[in-house]
This record gives sequence, structure tokens and C-alpha cells, in this order.
Amino acid sequence: MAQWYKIYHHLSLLFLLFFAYRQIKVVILFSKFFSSSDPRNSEPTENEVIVESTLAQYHSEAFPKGVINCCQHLTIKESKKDIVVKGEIGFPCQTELDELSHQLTKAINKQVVIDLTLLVMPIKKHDIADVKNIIAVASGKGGVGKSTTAVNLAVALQAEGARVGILDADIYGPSIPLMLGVKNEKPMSEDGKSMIPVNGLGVEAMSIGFLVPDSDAAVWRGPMASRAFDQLLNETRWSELDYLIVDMPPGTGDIQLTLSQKVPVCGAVIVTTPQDIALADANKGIAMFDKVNVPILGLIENMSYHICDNCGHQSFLFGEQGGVDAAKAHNVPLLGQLPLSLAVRENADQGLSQVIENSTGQIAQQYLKIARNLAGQLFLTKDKRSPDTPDILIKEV
Ligand SMILES: Nc1ncnc2c1ncn2[C@@H]1O[C@H](COP(=O)(O)OP(=O)(O)OP(=O)(O)O)[C@@H](O)[C@H]1O
Repeated sequence: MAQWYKIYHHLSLLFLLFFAYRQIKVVILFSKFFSSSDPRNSEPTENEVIVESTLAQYHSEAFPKGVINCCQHLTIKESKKDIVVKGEIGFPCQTELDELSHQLTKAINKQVVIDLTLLVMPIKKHDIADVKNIIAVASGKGGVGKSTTAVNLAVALQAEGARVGILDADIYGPSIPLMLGVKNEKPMSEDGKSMIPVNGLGVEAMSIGFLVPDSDAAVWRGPMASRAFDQLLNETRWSELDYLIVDMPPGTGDIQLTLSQKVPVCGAVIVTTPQDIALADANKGIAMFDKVNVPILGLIENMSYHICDNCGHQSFLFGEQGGVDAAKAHNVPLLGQLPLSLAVRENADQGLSQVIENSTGQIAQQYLKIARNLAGQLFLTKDKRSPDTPDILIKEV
């Protein structure tokens, strides 16, 4: 009997221990759940609500649908010192975000920091290593300022936070080395097979102008020029670029058509002046990209107006509104208008850029706006994370 009692006693002790262990586990689980809960589960502060609704309602050319719609993993947290907005953004727009945080800081009277990490996604699959997106800058007509615009656009995209390269596709008249101030540099090679691009104004660059004297390339026949371009395109070792800008040769002939098929661009930008003759050629450029199914991201009107240094009078040397009308007619965005300016011309000749030389000036601000509009347009129309991408709802029937 005593033996049975002992067994019974041990069993009930074991049961009690097991029960206690289960209870402890449940308590641990609960405490874990609560300690890992999102601090935002608590009510947002008044200031956090103001910041959130301002970001949601803010509209500009680059943000036609508000800032929040273009962000992922957004958190807004107020501390004693400041209000910090964190998360990811899909296109470069740092200067606009800085201005927005400045305005919010003034309105709320407390430091607002908008600290969004840029994450550009590749739009189109291709074989060019370490390049996310390739954008062609083209013009139907020579001399409208395509290369000048391409260089300033590359510098502006970089100032907005992106990693940028520029490929000079104009084998017969390369001007990128001069405009980036690296005319006498040569690309290096570590393996004897690929070339490391030259860095000018903070932008990685590759051009036939680095490899042979201009006079040599100018007399090359078509196949030779084409082989040289293939080499530049496929044998350059870019370093993790968000955007590679391709400065296309002017015109809409066979060379340009072949290039626009050969380069895996995710979109093209057309540079034009407001002059009728340039616009007629810009139309041809748009038609050429349509033919090869390359989307037009927008039009840039260069030399739109001139402001007199002495009296400040604005004159429209090449006509008025031409680019605006052409953009409307083709249903493409007008990304921006640039003045005919002595500073732009002098900078181009000296390998400088207004975006760096006078970053708060009117011309730099125009280039920065065009850069944001361009990258924003690519994000809005082609990125899976865009608010314009329809949500697919799968319903059981
Ligand atoms: N907004 C501007 N204001 C003043 N000068 C400009 C402007 N844009 C370009 N230029 C000048 O116009 C000339 C032609 O510019 P650029 O070489 O960029 O044109 P392009 O269209 O690329 O020409 P190409 O047909 O030779 O490729 C250059 O001297 C350049 O400095």
C-alpha cells in the first residue's frame, strides 16, 4: 500500500511540475508578444499626424500622387528632440525632400527629419552588368543642346541621390569628355578585358573620345563605328549604377534606329528647342522610339527663353510654347524648360555644371527639377511599387 502511495505521490508531483512549466511558457510567450509590439501601436502624436497628412497630401510635378504613395516601410516617430520620417523611396528626389522637411520644421516649430533610403528598382531586364536602368537622351536635330542637357541631367540625378553613369553614343562627335572636364583622361583596365569608366563631376563616363583622337573616329565606316560602340556598351565595368544615361547621336537615321534597338533602354527623353524646325525633328525622334517600342519619358525644351543680363527682359529667341504644344500633341510630359544662358555654354566648354557651380541658382534648380520629374516619371509609369500600378485582386468564383 505504501508503495502505491509513493507512486501516486510522485506522479502528482510530476503533473504539478508539468503544469507549472506550461504556465511559465505561456507567460513568457505573452511577455514576448507585448515587448515586440510596434511602438506605433500606441496612439500617434498630434505632430506625427500633421507630418503624415502633409506628406500624403503634398503634390508636385514629381509627386502627383503625394509622397507617401511613393514610399515603402514608412515610420514617423516623434521624440523630445525631433520628428523623424524613415522608410524607402523609389526614385531620387533628395533636394525636394530637404525642402519639404524645412517647410514642415517651420510650420510645426520642431525639427522634422525626412530620412528616406533611395531604392531604385530595375525596370527592364538586360545584360549590362551593374546597371539598373538605361535612359536614352536623344534629339531629332543636331545642335539643340542634347549633350549639354544629358551631362547636366546626369549631375542633377546624382545631386538628388542616385548613382549615375553616362555613355557617349556619339562615335563621330563625342563631346562628353570635354563637358565633364576629363578630356585628357583614359579609362583604366585591371583585367585587360574590361574598362573602368572615367569619373568626371562625380559621374562615371565612357566615350570613344577617351580611346582614340576625334579625327580618327570621324573617318570610320559604319561597321567599325558600330563595333566600337558595342565595345563601349558591353566592356565597361560600371559600379552599381541606378541610371546609365546614353547620349545618343543626333538625328533619326539608320544609325540612331539601330542604336535604339541595340541599347536596352527602359525609356527615352527628347531634347528640343521651341523652334518649328527642331520640333518637326523631335516628332521624328518620338516616332523612331515608338517604332522600337521604347517609351518616351518626356520632352525637355532647351533654349526656351533668354533673360537679358542688363535689364532682365525675357525674350523668346526660338519661339514660344513650341515644346509645350509638342508634348501635348504627343501626350508625353514636358519635363522642364531651360533658358539660353551664357553660364550654361561657358560651363559646358570648361567641363563644369551649373548644378555644382551655382546649386541654388535658377538654372541648377531647373536641371534638378527635370531630373526628379524624369526619374519620377519612370517610377510612376513603370515601377511595380508605383501607386499607378493597378492592384490585382484574385477572386474565387
Ligand atoms: N541652354 C543653353 N544655353 C546656352 N548654350 C547652350 C545651351 N545648351 C547648349 N548650349 C550650347 O550649344 C552648343 C551645342 O550644344 P550640344 O553640343 O549640347 O548640342 P547637341 O544637340 O548635343 O549637338 P550635337 O548635334 O553636336 O550632338 C554648345 O556650344 C553648348 O554649350
